[in-house]
Amino acid sequence: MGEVDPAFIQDPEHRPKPTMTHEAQDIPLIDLSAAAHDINSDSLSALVSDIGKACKQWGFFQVINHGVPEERRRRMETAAREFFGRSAEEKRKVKRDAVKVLGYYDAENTKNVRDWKEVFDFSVEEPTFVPKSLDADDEDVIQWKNQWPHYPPYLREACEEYAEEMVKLGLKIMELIGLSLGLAPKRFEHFFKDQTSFIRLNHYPPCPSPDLALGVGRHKDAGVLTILAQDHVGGLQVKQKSDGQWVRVRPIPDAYIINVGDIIQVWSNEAYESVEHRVMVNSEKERFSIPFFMNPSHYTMVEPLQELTSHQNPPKYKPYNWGKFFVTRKRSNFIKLDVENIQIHHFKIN
Ligand SMILES: O=C(O)CCC(=O)C(=O)O
Ligand SMILES: [Fe+2]
Repeated sequence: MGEVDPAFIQDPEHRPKPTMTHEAQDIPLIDLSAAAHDINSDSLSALVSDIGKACKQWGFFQVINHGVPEERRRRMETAAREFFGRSAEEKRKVKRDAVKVLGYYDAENTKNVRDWKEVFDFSVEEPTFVPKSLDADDEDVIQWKNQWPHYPPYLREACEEYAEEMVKLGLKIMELIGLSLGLAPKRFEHFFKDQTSFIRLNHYPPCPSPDLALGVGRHKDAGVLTILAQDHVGGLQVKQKSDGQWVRVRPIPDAYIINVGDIIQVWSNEAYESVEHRVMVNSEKERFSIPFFMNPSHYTMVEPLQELTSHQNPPKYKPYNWGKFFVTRKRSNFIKLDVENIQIHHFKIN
């Protein structure tokens, strides 16, 4: 990537403002150690209450003492650096396309503006089952398969071991979120049988015009939950719910950044909301990050949970099929569209 192509340039109102720092406010930092021990302890109820508050006020928080072995994270991060350091020709050998949707890609759009990044996607379930077509009446299913590069040779194993850790942590956090909503601890678990979760390795190269382009344009995550490992460079910004200001997420070594996705917004009938975020780039430093997008099975009908709705609080969304939604999103990330991408508000009951 050399000079900035017009395809990368954000509309003026969406450009990052380098002078705006806003580092005073931080997203909450939560210690997960209590979740590793006694399930009925006082420390657990304090933890559940902190998680509930963070979900409500921010939709974003960081966690420490999360139980992910440091060695597995290091190996994953090193593999990602090595992979992106290979030649363009080598990386293109695992390039994704409209049929093989997993693998390497360097031309993703967010809201029809190109992101300053390259990515490598792999799914957690091998294979992952998704609907064959966008047609609501078509029940045919296809399989997505991972494309593993030859170099570095240990990348596949590093990815698979890392994915195991992400699934474990994801289920643990969903249990805590469930408890914070007054639900049974395992209430969410069945949604993740045949999950469509995937992990993305992100590389944001230095950008000559960080004032015009973004690593990822403003967006909300469509799935259930995102667990993000970011390096020491920083660049992630969250749109603060209280005043709409963009707030930087401070890099904390070995912490994970957790954010509520659109599906939790629907399941919780808007008790918790998914929050807009974006990634700034940097003219000197490259940056790496690794989000785990925790998604349910394709056959999940997403709708407000019965326990969280009532006469006084009727469902705010019509049920929608996650597989069809997901496949529609994936497709639109490839093609520049004239229309808005599929969004949960299309299912909103007014
Ligand atoms: O790289 C980051 O910090 C966040 C990336 C992100 O928001 C995404 O890929 O959805
Ligand atoms: Fe995101």
